[in-house]
Amino acid sequence: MKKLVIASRESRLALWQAEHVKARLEALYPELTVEILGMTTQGDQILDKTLSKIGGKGLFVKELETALADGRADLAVHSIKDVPMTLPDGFALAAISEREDPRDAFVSNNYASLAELPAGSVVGTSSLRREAQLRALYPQLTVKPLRGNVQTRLAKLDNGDYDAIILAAAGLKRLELSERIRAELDPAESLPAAGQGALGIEIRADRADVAERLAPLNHPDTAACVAAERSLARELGGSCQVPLGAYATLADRALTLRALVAHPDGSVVLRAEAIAPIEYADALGRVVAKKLIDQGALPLIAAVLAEGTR
Ligand SMILES: NCc1[nH]cc(CCC(=O)O)c1CC(=O)O
Repeated sequence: MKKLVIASRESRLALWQAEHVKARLEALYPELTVEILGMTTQGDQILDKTLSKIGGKGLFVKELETALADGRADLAVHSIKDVPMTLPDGFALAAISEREDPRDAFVSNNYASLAELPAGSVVGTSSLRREAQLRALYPQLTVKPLRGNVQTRLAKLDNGDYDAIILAAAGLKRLELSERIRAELDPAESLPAAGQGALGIEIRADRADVAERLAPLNHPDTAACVAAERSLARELGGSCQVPLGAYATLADRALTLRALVAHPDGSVVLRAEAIAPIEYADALGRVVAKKLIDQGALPLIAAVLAEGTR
């Protein structure tokens, strides 16, 4: 092997992430040439609808998988948050990188925190997960859809279309936009999405040669947390058309997984958590999913999906 080609979306954040992986591979393997193949995905082109209405996560991933399938690229770098819980046959995750800040961030030009926003303030997010948690805690605020890449969203805030917006802290930090963060939302206030802040490196399942090169990029502690979060989300149908939060932390080789399923209007928020040894990440996800199911998560999810298609 002389060269590795990385498939990436072309947003600044995606390219930062691909460059980050490229730099790490070049440091590990000075003899290899590493190139980035930038691609536009369906998810990048459809900007006028909320993601949940157009079918969600897979839209950012499919074109990159096609490049892996036909050999134009050897690996694809994704925000693992955007990767469907079950990969299509023939693909595999070769590495999960060390997690950046997993929290959601409050961004505003006029206010320092959610609590400071006067009643009726307009908060931008198109994430049903963020919307549900906002509405549950701050029913006096108005949630307005907000799409586009990180720069586009910040520009819409700066235009005055919103009083504040919620974004992943990880994206802002990677793009050196940390100064835009006015407050980090505690996970108790806004439980992050499964995988938020971590990168997933996808390959064709038959590329053992590439898997071997990528093994040092896997961060086992992050991979265990993300495995628990994704196991839970998979168990509940893995849809981003339903508000779903899943966040695992690790202390003394024990994983704590906290999760929630909610109605987008914030009227119902089901929560569950459990602790297990790090070796049992997948089982932990199933256990916490079961606790949510015992509280009625499945009929709630069915009702939210039915309302979404109306
Ligand atoms: N849904 C888009 C997306 N995918 C990954 C990130 C941020 C970085 C990450 O979570 O790794 C974002 C932006 C956001 O949610 O604000």
